[in-house]
Formats: sequence, C-alpha cells, structure tokens
Amino acid sequence: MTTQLRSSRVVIIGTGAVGATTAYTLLLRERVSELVLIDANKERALGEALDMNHGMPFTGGVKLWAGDYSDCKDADIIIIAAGASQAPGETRIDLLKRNASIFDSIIKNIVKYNDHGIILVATNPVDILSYVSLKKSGFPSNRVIGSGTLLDSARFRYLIGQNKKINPRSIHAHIIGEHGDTEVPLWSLANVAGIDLEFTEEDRTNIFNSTKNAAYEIINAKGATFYAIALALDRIVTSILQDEGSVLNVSTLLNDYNGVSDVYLGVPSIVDRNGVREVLDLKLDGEELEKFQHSANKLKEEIEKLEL
Ligand SMILES: NC(=O)C1=CN([C@@H]2O[C@H](COP(=O)(O)OP(=O)(O)OC[C@H]3O[C@@H](n4cnc5c(N)ncnc54)[C@H](O)[C@@H]3O)[C@@H](O)[C@H]2O)C=CC1
Ligand SMILES: CC(=O)C(=O)O
Repeated sequence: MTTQLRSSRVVIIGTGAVGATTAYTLLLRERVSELVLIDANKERALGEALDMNHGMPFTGGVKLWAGDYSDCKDADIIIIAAGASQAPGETRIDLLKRNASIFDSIIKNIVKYNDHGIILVATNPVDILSYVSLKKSGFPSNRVIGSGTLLDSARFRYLIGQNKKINPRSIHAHIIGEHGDTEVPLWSLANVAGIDLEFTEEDRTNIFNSTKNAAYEIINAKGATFYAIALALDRIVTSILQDEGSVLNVSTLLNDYNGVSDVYLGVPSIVDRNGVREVLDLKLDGEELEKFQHSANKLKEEIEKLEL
C-alpha cells in the first residue's frame, strides 16, 4: 500500500545500513513528500541520495536529498540511526559509551533548528539513547520515541506464526522492556482472534531464544540487521504522519508504570500525530512483572554511569 496524505518531511541522521534502508523503505512506500539524508560521512549521504534519486523515474514523487542540520527546520520527524553497531559477540549495551558521546552533538544540532518535530531513535542501545535524547533536547517525552521492542515483537509474532502455521499479521503478541538481552515475552497475552495460544515449555524456550538472539544470529551471518528495523521505523513514521493512533511497542518514558519510573522501555503505546499519545495500562504480575522490573533496573544502572 502506498499512502502519502499531506506534505511531510523526514530527516534521517546516519545513512549506514539502517538509515539508508529506512530511507529506501519510506521512498518505495511513498510515505513522505521530502526525505533528507545526513551523515557525518557526507560522501556516504550524497552517494545514497544519488543512488536512490536515480530510481525516481520508477517510483513516486518523493523529493530526496543529502542535506545538513538546517534541513531539520521543517522536519516532522527526525530519525537517528547514526553511530556504532554491534560487532559479532557485542551486546547493544556495549555500544553505550561510543554512541552516547555522539548524541551530544547530534541532539544539539537538531534543536538548533527544530523545536516542534518528533525525534525517533533507532541507534543502540535504543532505550538509553532515547532517554539521553529526551534529557538533551528538552522536548516533551511524547515527542522523543525509541523504536523499542517493535522489532522484537515482530520477530516474536513471526516465530509464533511459524510454530502455529498462522500468518504473523494475525498473531497478537508482545515483547516489552529493553530492546536487548533483558527483554520480556508476554506469553499471557499471546492470542489469535482473542483466543489464547497454548505452547509447550520447549516451544516457548525456542521461540523466545530465537527472538532475543535474532540480532546476534543475523550479525554473525551478514554483519548487520537492517530490513526489518527499516519496516518497523516505516510503521512508526506512518502512524505518526497519518495520525493513526496505532498501538506499537515503542520505547517511551515511563512514569509509575508497573512500579517503574524515569526510564525508557518498550511498552504498548498509542502513536499518533503527537508522538506517543498514551501508554496502555498493562497490569503485569508474577514472573512478567519481575522480569520487566529487572529490565528497568538494568537500564537504570547504565544510565547512572552517564553524566546527563
Ligand atoms: N533499534 C533497533 O531495533 C536497531 C538498531 N540498530 C542500530 O542502528 C545503529 C546503526 O546501525 P547501522 O546502520 O548498521 O550502522 P552503520 O555503521 O552501517 O551506519 C552508521 C552510520 O552512522 C554514521 N555516523 C556516525 N557518527 C555520526 C554522527 N555523529 N553524525 C551523523 N552520522 C554519523 C556513520 O558515518 C555511518 O554511516 C547501530 O547503533 C545499530 O546497533 C540496528 C538495527 C536494529
Ligand atoms: C541490531 C539490533 O538491535 C536488532 O536487530 O535487533
């Protein structure tokens, strides 16, 4: 489906594997009227813009160029996909020091030109860097969003679909918490058409391990993950620009949510033109609550090490 309802500008900062694939996805689906590519490596952004522009005779009317931070002025959404990615064996948290240091100048440059847009963070560790973006931008929390566990939930739904031989679009299932090693599967909510899904203990273990370890597996195989995250970012962008009010497991600031406050984590949230309009009030208990709070505590420990 290609839908572009109004004039809109998306700026993508960091045009490596994730940023360029996201640009290409938005371009093919004609989600936006203007797409701006920014990278510390200007040649790279220029090359990606040229390559994509040469395909314009075969696509729609998206205007795309390699720009600079002044182009953030009219941006509705600024996606950040800049910075280091995991080498084989590295965790997302291992990237924190390196990527937090570049966020300082990236956020300063954005807010120099833009005070109204939505910052959408993909760079890892995405939950902590979304929190860093909130603190450094001074934007209200509804306008600083991380891609969160939307990708993990998609992987989870795909794997459950494989197990049950049902199209993943018909599977309702959620991963919440950190986009990373402490993420939490909500087996208690997994359903098809409102009917609970039953699993053997072995199936649960296999499905969750494959979900949690997906990035490690793909990075070992081909060096980076980028197609599914690009589709997840496209999903968030569309929900914002088309004012959909879709429920997406994005990373957002929590305030007394199942005993957790002042940290960004992936939870089911209503996303519309204002960004995160509302966080759905999931009442967790038992092991799911314990694991969710553990995920929050782990990220808080890491945030405390940063000078914010
Ligand atoms: N949130 C999620 O679900 C996912 C997040 N990621 C994360 O996305 C990030 C990017 O991954 P890749 O695109 O694979 O990396 P990449 O190495 O292919 O691209 C990173 C790009 O950032 C640019 N860059 C570095 N510092 C910059 C700065 N200060 N300003 C502007 N541009 C800068 C580099 O020149 C490079 O083009 C990583 O942190 C990765 O872990 C990747 C996949 C999924
Ligand atoms: C790299 C990463 O965060 C992912 O593919 O989940």
